[in-house]
Amino acid sequence: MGTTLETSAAAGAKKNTNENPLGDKKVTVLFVLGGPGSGKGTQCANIVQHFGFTHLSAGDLLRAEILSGSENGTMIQNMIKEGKIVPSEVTIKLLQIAMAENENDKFLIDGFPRNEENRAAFEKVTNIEPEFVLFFDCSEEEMERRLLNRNQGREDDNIDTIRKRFKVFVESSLPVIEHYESRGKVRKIDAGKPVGEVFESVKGIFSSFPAKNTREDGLS
Ligand SMILES: Nc1ncnc2c1ncn2[C@@H]1O[C@H](COP(=O)(O)OP(=O)(O)OP(=O)(O)O)[C@@H](O)[C@H]1O
Ligand SMILES: O=c1ccn([C@@H]2O[C@H](COP(=O)(O)O)[C@@H](O)[C@H]2O)c(=O)[nH]1
Repeated sequence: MGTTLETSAAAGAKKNTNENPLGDKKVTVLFVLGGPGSGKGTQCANIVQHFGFTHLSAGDLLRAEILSGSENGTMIQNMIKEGKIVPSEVTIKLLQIAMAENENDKFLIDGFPRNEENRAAFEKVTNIEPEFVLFFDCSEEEMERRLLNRNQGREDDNIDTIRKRFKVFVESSLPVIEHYESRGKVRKIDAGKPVGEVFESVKGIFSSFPAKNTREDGLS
């Protein structure tokens, strides 16, 4: 089954058709949103270890697409340098393929949807509604401090791009959170606290999901 999906996904991406790479696969999706540097990736890693989700960072998928030499690579790189939002069809196709190629059926989609157009396009193309939306709420002051100390060599972790990313978050991404808030789907977390304390709040929200055996991974 993995091979069939992979082949169909790769072919769909190449032809850029409207084919749905997920086919009949049923998935549980949670969106993980919050400002740049609010700690989404850090907490997703904990959730993966603890609750068995697969983490799909939209930003990581786009960065991998740049490195793959894809025809969209230069466009994506320029958008990221400016903190702008990559066209929905590009990001959605990458997310669909990643979900189709993975055997898991529970996904944390981190950093997407970034604007209302992303959100509406994802729902229309995939017919997937998130179970809920984790919102990591953090002050700009703290996020800026974290990003400037991140040291991962990211081209967008410089003060000019960081300020642009904050503006895009407020103007384009907060309306997505408001959309889901009005539907009772937002689980807001105070992300300004230390990592361990933030994860304690996350665990409370995941209480309805079965925990993996955590004795080996050191998490309790
Ligand atoms: N609660 C926390 N307290 C202090 N530092 C943190 C906390 N959470 C994450 N960090 C650190 O802040 C930086 C940004 O965290 P992370 O990459 O998880 O954020 P993000 O929301 O995924 O960012 P982006 O949207 O830019 O990818 C990292 O260096 C991480 O180690
Ligand atoms: O859905 C998405 C996700 C990301 N981008 C672009 O990538 C950068 C970095 O994203 P991170 O989530 O911080 O890794 C972001 O500023 C956008 O330029 C996107 O366009 N669409």
